[in-house]
Amino acid sequence: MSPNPKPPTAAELRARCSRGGVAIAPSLLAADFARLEQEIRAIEKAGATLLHLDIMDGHFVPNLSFGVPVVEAIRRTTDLLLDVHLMLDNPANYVEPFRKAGADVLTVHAEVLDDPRPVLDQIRALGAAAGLSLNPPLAVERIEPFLEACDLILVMSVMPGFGGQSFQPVALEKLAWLRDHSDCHAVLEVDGGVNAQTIGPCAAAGAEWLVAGTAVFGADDYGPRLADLSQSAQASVAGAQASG
Ligand SMILES: O=C(CO)[C@@H](O)[C@H](O)COP(=O)(O)O
Repeated sequence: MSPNPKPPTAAELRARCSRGGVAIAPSLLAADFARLEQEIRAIEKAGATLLHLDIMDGHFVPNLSFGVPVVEAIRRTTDLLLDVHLMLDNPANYVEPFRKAGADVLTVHAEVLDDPRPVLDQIRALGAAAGLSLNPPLAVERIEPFLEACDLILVMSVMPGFGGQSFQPVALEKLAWLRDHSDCHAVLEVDGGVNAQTIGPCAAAGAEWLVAGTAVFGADDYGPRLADLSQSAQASVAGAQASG
């Protein structure tokens, strides 16, 4: 990897990963960690275009997941876009190691940054796309001053830390607000409780990348599950566009 490649724009992220306006982002947290390489091969074969990787510090969220060496090993295993979600109190300390490990998108949390612009700029300077995330309790207006510094915005529809939680509909209002905001050109992503029932409303509200852990890795066959989720999301986008 060259030291400072140009970071991908939101349009380039869409061109690389979205199909029919959407992409399913399988969350590796729900994979079988004892069979990680086989799980990644299976998800590639199923047609995924990206992988969502949750990095937890046990402080910002009450759980631990995996760190830089595991991301580096995943990078050696796949060419899929690596969408790395930093659930960390001090993301500025970690963006460089995760970028060096192969992250393509690095997302930090608005809750831990009074002004996220320096770290978003740092991510872009490292050649990755810059993402900003907000948890369900944070008002979306809080990130309004930073919209133009973001290549991706990750709207959490659960409190982060664990897979398998129920979708919180407050995410839908935030997605629609972001979709309709003239300063927002970022890819809109939603994460938590996304499944066959909730994916349609998310896509209709503007979510383009839909993170799904349990709904993907809980399936017997990932190919049909990814296709079904993607089809539901695309149908909702088409329906929302047709109704104006
Ligand atoms: O960030 C997180 C959890 O903190 C998510 O990425 C989950 O991994 C999604 O899991 P499901 O809700 O789809 O099971």
